[in-house]
Amino acid sequence: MLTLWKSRIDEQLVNKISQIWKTAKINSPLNQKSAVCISTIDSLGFPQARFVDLKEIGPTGFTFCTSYNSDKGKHLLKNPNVSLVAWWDHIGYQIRVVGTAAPISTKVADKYWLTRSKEAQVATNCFKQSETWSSQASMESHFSKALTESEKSISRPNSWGGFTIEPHSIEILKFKPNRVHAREKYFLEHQSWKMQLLQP
Ligand SMILES: Cc1cc2nc3c(=O)[nH]c(=O)nc-3n(C[C@H](O)[C@H](O)[C@H](O)COP(=O)(O)O)c2cc1C
Repeated sequence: MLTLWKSRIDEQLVNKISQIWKTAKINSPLNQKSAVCISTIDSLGFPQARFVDLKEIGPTGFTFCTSYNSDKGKHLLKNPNVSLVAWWDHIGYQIRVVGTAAPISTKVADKYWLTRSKEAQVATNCFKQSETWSSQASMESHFSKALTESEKSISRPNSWGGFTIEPHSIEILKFKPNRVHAREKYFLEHQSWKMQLLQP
């Protein structure tokens, strides 16, 4: 019970970040409006960064979806330490999160699977994310064939799901043109969230 409580983000902080994210999406000039960069640690101890679609910000953390057999999936199942960063240029906010990733439940994975386009579902099923392939052209034809032959309803493979990043610290930076950026760092101390202002 205590562990569950400890891992929940302060409600006001969730609301603050959710509000920033909502504003960022409304005015976004980007095609992929929810893209955030996550870094995992590979087997040699190097950070590996790539973009994913942020699905949700809630009291337990920041959720994204992926294949558990991808490089990032394997990294996180072995070492759950992870960071996330977002930069929303048009509103001047950077969000940085450091935490641990926990796989989402199959029920939640099913919910997100149903929101995916048919193409995304077919691509997940006909490829093994992060594994090698011989040529782009044969990859395209393999995909076209799989799409043509696909059933109307495609069920979620067990290897596809997602992770919720449970934060240990969160920094909200409001960019200032004079470089006196407003940096609020939130962190867990004695089971409650504290905030410190950092120099720019
Ligand atoms: C804007 C954007 C959004 C992406 N969203 C996702 C995503 O939500 N999930 C995912 O698995 N890959 C996503 N990708 C692809 C990843 O960046 C990455 O190439 C892929 O997941 C394989 O990474 P890995 O080999 O490190 O596991 C996205 C790429 C871009 C450019």
